[in-house]
Amino acid sequence: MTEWTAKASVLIEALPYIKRFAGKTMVIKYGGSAMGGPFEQVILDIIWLKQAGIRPVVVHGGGKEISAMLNRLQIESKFVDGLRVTDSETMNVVEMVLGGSVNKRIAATFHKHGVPAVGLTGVDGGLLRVKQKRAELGLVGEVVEVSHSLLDQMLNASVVPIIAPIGVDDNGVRYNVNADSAAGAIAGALQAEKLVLLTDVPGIMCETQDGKQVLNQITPAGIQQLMEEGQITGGMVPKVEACLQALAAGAKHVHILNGEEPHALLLEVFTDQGIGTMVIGGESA
Ligand SMILES: Nc1ncnc2c1ncn2[C@@H]1O[C@H](COP(=O)(O)OP(=O)(O)O)[C@@H](O)[C@H]1O
Ligand SMILES: CC(=O)N[C@@H](CCC(=O)OP(=O)(O)O)C(=O)O
Repeated sequence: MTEWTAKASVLIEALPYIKRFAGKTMVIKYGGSAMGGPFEQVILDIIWLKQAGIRPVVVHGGGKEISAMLNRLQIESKFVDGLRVTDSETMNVVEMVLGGSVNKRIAATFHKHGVPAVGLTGVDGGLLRVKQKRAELGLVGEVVEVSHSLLDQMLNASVVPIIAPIGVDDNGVRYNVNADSAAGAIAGALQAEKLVLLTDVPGIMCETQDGKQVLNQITPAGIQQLMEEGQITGGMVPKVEACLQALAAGAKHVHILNGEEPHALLLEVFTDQGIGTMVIGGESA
């Protein structure tokens, strides 16, 4: 195959996927851990999805940046089951970092490439209605409802929503929401075609006789087993929970990919190449 034919065949390979996904909604969760990788390339991949007629919704994290800022302010970071214990002082920093610098950095990169994108937190338009998750975690919210009419309007207006995972309760109190949980709830509420979690590992990994391996696919029972074996820990716990929640609520396909790998998102969506871990449940089971 000549170089030209190889290039053309990549475009041809993408054709059935472009046809299949045009008009469909995809929720892309961009984890703070992956943001150390090729940031602008990830945004360009999302722009590619949009130009192919897909309706992307971006939900972002920023846990590492929150921890760095807390560290600078000499406030200790404490996690329980992958969730940050959040007092009101910590909440101020969470809101500043997620709703401020991270959210606007993503919006500005879309703007740089001429794509309309609006950054918001889950407080805006009452998008993420939450309740306190567990008293010991302080101001950590669990999503009870996604009011997505504002998102629908943005998507219909061809605007990319960029969502920082902060929620609000009925008394107007703001809560820190794990970004995977927020993305899972949003993907479920929008009945998304795909939820893609971009992180800093190639997928769900497990220890086997042949060493550490990435699982191409995993079922809810498989997840349960790895949890019991203590093989899924830390930040991967809310991730798998979000995957299962999204599938149960009606999202069709859920994937965990390495966002530090150049163009992982494009490869997953537009090629036959299977990368990362696909969590199977719902329709895909
Ligand atoms: N079984 C597992 N497979 C892969 N990663 C795991 C697993 N168990 C725990 N992890 C940890 O989960 C981390 C990803 O979660 P996190 O750091 O919160 O990322 P993000 O910022 O993308 O949400 C990985 O870097 C890894 O250390
Ligand atoms: C409750 C809770 O843990 N909230 C997270 C929100 C950010 C997040 O989830 O960011 P990543 O996706 O980069 O991990 C936090 O404070 O770190």
